[in-house]
This record gives sequence, structure tokens and C-alpha cells, in this order.
Amino acid sequence: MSTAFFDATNNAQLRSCLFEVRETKSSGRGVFALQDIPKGTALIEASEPVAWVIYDEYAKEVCAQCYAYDRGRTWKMRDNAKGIVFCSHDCQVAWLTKSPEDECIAREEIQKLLKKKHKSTDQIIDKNAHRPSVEEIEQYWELAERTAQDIRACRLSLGATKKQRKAMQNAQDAVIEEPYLMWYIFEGLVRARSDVEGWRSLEQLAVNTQPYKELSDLARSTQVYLSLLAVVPKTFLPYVTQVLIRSLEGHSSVNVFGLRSLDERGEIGDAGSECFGYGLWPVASYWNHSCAPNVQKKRTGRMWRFWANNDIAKGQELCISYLGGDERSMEVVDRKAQLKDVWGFDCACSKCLDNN
Ligand SMILES: C[S@@+](CC[C@H](N)C(=O)[O-])C[C@H]1O[C@@H](n2cnc3c(N)ncnc32)[C@H](O)[C@@H]1O
Repeated sequence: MSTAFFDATNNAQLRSCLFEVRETKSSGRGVFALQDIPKGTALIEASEPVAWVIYDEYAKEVCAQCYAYDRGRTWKMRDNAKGIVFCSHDCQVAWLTKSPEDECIAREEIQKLLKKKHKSTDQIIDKNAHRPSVEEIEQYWELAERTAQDIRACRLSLGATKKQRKAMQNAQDAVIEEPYLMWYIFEGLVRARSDVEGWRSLEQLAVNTQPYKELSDLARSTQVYLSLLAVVPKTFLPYVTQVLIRSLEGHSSVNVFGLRSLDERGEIGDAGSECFGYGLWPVASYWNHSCAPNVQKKRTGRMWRFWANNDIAKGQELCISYLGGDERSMEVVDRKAQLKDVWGFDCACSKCLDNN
């Protein structure tokens, strides 16, 4: 397999001897073959996500270390205090080995907050809802930052004012409507602290400056910010920042991969696979989508592998499919609508352009 890496000397650009990243006519940057690539050639392995989350309803069924899921079976090895489960002793040990003590404490504090206040909501997306503008996003975050300063002051100084104590109390009492968002943001901040290079590679990815579908999404994110500030150990406070959270959300909006159940062959079947979470793998985030993809992907544990699905000629763009499970067999109109709705773009792949 060719080794793909982020070239630190060249603005963390993704490089490999098989392909390069460059501008396309209509889809931002894309990945292009630098030589003829025979079918079956391994292209990239993406090992660790920068951030990931398992949806609340799958929390007891998906291993926090290797994402193993067995048709809804509940894994026995549980760490209830942290809200995670493991499929094996090895996974539990692997997890604990890489988790510093303050990170474990942070998880337990977050879990306590969510248990106390958890209010599960079925996410109904109102397609007519108003997507917050760049100005509205700034305003919300500016307002949150004022409260954030009070919470920080309350946590870091001995003589906190009444206002600062109140801000802290409110953040501790807040209802977190989307636990998965809190966990996703926390995971990202953990990586921002432990893996500077990984974070830099995230910042090179395509970004959405309006990542919130509705004002309520924006309100939820700022609430997660304030509540994290109120509960994580003090050693974590320097990483709970608006800058890091907004960067994570803006980049995640157009780059995450769904975590789907695998069938007995370890494949994501054409139908019936369940989406139990999502994650962000920067090295795997340069492929554009095609409705006739020439690159195939497969997840094993935390690792994504990509290989050529066809013979690919030098100069051709390498694309994956962003669609999963049942979506793959959709009719063209539904497929395009799905890409527009979930990903926010009008598909400009060669198959769709030919259909036009
Ligand atoms: C994971 S990124 C792919 C890399 C990205 N083009 C870049 O410049 O870094 C996903 C974004 O690429 C663009 N994109 C990917 N596939 C596309 C397609 N078939 N048609 C139009 N835009 C596409 C969309 O803006 C999408 O949100």
C-alpha cells in the first residue's frame, strides 16, 4: 500500500505517491490519480478518528474501543460511571491504557450531568427551519463567551462574585438535550489536547461556516460549551474553548463518516445496516462523493481502509460513495435529495452530470 501522510512542510497537505489532492471544477478539492492504479490497489488506511460518538440509544451495544456491535446485544463489560461498554477485556485495557486520569474524571462528571438532566428528544428536522446566518452564529457565541468568562472565573478564583457563581450553577443545572453532541465535542477536545498534529490535519479540511441547521442546534452547542466548562477537571479548562469547539463543528459538518453496523462478513451490507454514531478521520476526508464510485471503503474497528474498486487511469478523480445502507439503492432523484439534505451539496459527480 502507498503510504499517505500529511506533509508538515507543505501546510499539512495530504500526499501519497499514488494520488494528489487538487482543486476540482465544481466540488472543492478532490483526490486525483498520479499514475494508473489497478483494481484492488490499497490506497489509504485511516486509523484514529479525531472525534467520534456513539448515539445514546446504542451506548450499551457498541464497544467504545473497537465499535463492535452485535445485532443489539448488550455488552457485559460496562463502565457505567463513564457511560461506556466494551466487547472484551482487551478493549477495556486498550481504552484505559490511553486515557489519563483527568480524562476519566471528566467522563464521569459528564455522565453524572447527563444522567441527572438527560432529556431524550427524537430529532425531527424541520426542513423549513431557519439556518442561522454567520452573523447570528457570532452573536450567540459572543453571548455565550460572556457567561463562559464568569464560569471560568468562578472555577479559577477563590472570591467568585454572585453573578459568576450563578453562571456556574446554571451551567451545572442545564438540560443537555443532545448527550451525543456533548460526547462528540468532548472527544474532539481530548484529541485537541493529546494530538496537535491530528488537530492540525482537521483544520486543513473543508469547512462549513454555517454548520447549524436551526437556531436550536446553535443554542445546544453553546450550552454544551458552558456545561463542559462547569464540570470538567481544571486541567481540561484550557481546551474547552469556543475556538476549538467551533472549529470541530465547522469541519465535522462536511467531513464525518457514519459508523454503521457490519454484517457477518465485516461489510456494510446494501440494506439493513444501522447507523449508530459518527466520527471524523481527517486522512479520509478528501474523497469527493460519486454515485458511481471507483474507491471502496471498509471499516474494521476504528480503522477505515480504502482501495481501488476499478482500474483507475492516471488523472482520473478518485471518489467514494457518501451514501450508506439503504440509501445506495435509491432512485436518482431521491439520491440527489438525500445528498442535498444531509451533506448540503448538489451532486456534481460525472454520473449525475451525465443524467442532467
Ligand atoms: C469530505 S469533503 C470532500 C473534500 C472537499 N471537496 C475539500 O475540498 O476538502 C465533502 C465536501 O466536498 C464537496 N463534494 C463532495 N462530493 C461532491 C459532489 N459529488 N458534488 C459536489 N460537491 C461535492 C461538498 O462540498 C462536500 O461537503
